[in-house]
Amino acid sequence: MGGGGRGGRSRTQRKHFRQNRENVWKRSKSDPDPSSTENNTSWTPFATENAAFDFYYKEQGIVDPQQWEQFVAVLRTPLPATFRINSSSQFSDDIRSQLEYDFVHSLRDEVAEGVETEAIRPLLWYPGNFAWHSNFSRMQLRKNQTLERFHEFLKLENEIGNITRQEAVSMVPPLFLDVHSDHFVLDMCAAPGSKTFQLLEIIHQSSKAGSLPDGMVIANDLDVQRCNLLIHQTKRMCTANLIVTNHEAQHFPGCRLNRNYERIKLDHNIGQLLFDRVLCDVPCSGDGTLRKAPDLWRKWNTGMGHGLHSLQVLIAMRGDFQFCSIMDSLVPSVTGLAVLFPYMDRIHLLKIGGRMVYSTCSMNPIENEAVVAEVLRRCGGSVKLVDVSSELPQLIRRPGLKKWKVYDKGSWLVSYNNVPKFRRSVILSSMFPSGRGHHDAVDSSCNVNVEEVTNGVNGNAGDGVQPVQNPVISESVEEVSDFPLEHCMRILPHDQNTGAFFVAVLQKVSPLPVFSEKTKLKIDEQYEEPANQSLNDAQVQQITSPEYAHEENLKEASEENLDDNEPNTEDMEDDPVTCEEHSAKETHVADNVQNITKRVPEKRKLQIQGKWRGVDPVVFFKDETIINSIRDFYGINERFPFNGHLVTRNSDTNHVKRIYYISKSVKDVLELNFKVGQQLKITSVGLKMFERQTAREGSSAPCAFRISSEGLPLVLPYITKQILHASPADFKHLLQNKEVKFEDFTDPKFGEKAANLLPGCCVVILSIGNTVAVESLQVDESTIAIGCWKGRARLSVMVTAMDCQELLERLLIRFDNVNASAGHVDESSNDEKEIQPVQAFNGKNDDNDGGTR
Ligand SMILES: C[S@@+](CC[C@H](N)C(=O)[O-])C[C@H]1O[C@@H](n2cnc3c(N)ncnc32)[C@H](O)[C@@H]1O
Repeated sequence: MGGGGRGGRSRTQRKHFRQNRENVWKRSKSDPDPSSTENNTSWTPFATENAAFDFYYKEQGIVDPQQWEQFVAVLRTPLPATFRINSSSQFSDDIRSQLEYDFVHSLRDEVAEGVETEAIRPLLWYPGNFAWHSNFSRMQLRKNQTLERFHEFLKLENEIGNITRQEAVSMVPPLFLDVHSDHFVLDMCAAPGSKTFQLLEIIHQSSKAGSLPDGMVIANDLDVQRCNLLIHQTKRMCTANLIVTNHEAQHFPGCRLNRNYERIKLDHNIGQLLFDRVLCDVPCSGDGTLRKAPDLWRKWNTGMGHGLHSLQVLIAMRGDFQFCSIMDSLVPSVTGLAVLFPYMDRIHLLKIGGRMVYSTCSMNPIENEAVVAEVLRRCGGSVKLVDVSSELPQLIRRPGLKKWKVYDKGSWLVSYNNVPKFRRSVILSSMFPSGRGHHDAVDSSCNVNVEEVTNGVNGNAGDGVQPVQNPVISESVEEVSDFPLEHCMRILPHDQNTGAFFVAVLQKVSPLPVFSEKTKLKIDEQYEEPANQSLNDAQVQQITSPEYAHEENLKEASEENLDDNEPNTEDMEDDPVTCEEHSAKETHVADNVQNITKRVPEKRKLQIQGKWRGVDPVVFFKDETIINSIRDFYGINERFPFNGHLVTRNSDTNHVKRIYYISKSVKDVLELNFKVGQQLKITSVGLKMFERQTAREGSSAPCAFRISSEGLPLVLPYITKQILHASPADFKHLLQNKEVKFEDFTDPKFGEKAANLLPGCCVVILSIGNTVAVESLQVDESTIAIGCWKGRARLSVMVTAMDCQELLERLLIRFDNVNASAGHVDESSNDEKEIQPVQAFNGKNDDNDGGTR
């Protein structure tokens, strides 16, 4: 659901929240056995009544009256759990099909033995059938003993990054973004990151193992704790093409090079952050998630939607386009951007031709169609609503509404003209289908009747305030939007047994019209940011801050963010990626940053020196001595570029513990970010590639850095030294025992070769076949490799226990297959053969250092 996330809750509140949530779904005696696969929807929960909800949505006409009963019946039953199997090319076909086999059969065999009904089936509309729909709710999966093994299987695969549990409808927005592997994508409200994960999968889908796609994703979220959740989630993807930022989306920095800035030829001519695709999965009232968050039934009221509307407009406007001061427009940038775009085009975040998807998990037209209509209105034809009815034809969706009403203080309002003056700070003209303000609304003398409306619901007006004493004047003619809002998509629970979602696809088709400052102010005058975005307070929101979002991008590196967005470092300390080496923090800035300082305008200096408080600096790692020692030790081929691709989070290069690898696209963005005074507040970037390691035995290794499990798949095709090829028996031996003495390996030659390696990190590749490992074995997509540590007397695995377990399970079947076709080894290969891209085993979480400390 949307809103402020968990950040504001105390521990007691959270406990209460959890208990409450579990009670709501507690089974009554008359409920059928939840392990029954026959009909999931027959498990009826209680406490799912909210008459105000029924009253509101019936009147809004979101479903035909004859379908109402079916709609609410489904909405009041628990949501079946749905899953996605990672579809990025990091998973070879045989691993994927085995996963699918395990996934489907562990559930079918365990639960549905002899039952005809399918316990799990593919979601037919999801490309490649990578998504699955189960017949069990999340709670059932967690609590039902019959499902225990399957649940364990899911937890393990989820932790590894192979399978993600995600609501079916939540998977929809990224699919309509039409992302290509070379796209720059911005996910504006990204935490906890399920859609970011999908976007990364798409970006990585067609890239060959050992290479990186040209595109990248910036995943942003306002809530720093949720950002950490996102970092944890996306870590499972092992990507070098992701930057995680922590900004208010409506103020997301444009990173535009100052027009006076010395023109520097950047690759790709990046002179400003521009995106091919923007996902605006905005905070919302979340009533589309009622099936999985039943506590919302108690809380729901119409004020929730009202309180979020203006924030949603501001976020969508930032993603899609942004007005700039006319003065700024008159002076074109001298950067590459000016070459790409005409002067007057001031779109900041979306390229011409770029797509933006706006989505919510709410059914409320005030948060959906009204927001989209306002965006279109502001764009004056430069942005169009895309008809995507031919895309994903198997996904059942309904057209967006063209007309709706606004409910406030016990009255239905059909036009802004009816809004009493004292409510005009809360009920905005853009909430109505025409979007007309009180200046340009139709003459209120025509078609007006006086109507007092009460919803008759437990004396509650449904918007969190008491019904007004005085009748409200309402026009009788409902407004109808001029925009083709039928192109928006409404996904409703009873159509395909899902949650509810709203999705609109927008495309920028031409440069935006230039607005004068006066016009802009007139348009924006009622758009003020809610000071408090908490859902609980939505109905009593205070609007205190002046409209400033549209000016924000003109400001220099947003000093205000230094105060507003100070992260909670306590939370960040849990995550080594975000809080590396806090002790050494910001004692001095790295060379590259200092160089930049000399070149940027004076007023950016404060920002650069202080940077973002509580966030480790991002520093390009250029220490030649260390880089050369790593290259030499592992024999890393020159074809694998290091220059400009290595970063650390510590400006003191003598104390660097982790070195991250970044794609070229991320490198370009970081370079731009330095040039504009580090406007981006980066909480996480890059793929952990090398980590400082000292041997437990006290002996020092020639190279101080080991290869991390996350980074191994990428660099493996380029490594020429410190490699061992193990027979399945020895590979299994290693995984099972974690540490094996050289003389204890089944194959004595293998033990000998291991003993002859230089002390330190090495890579062990599983040889296909059960014969003695052949050093020159040709590696291919299905090759599996793990990082190990060569000590004085033994080899130690540097993969977590969980990863070992997962790999062992996966390999059991493979070992069986290998036994069946014994001797199937390509012995024709020779030592000179160039190493081919490899599917290395991806131990994503290698905080466990195996046998080393
Ligand atoms: C609907 S959730 C996003 C879910 C996410 N896209 C996913 O698929 O996992 C909305 C998110 O917006 C964040 N948020 C709220 N206000 C924001 C703002 N002004 N700027 C950026 N993010 C915001 C919340 O912290 C929350 O994580």
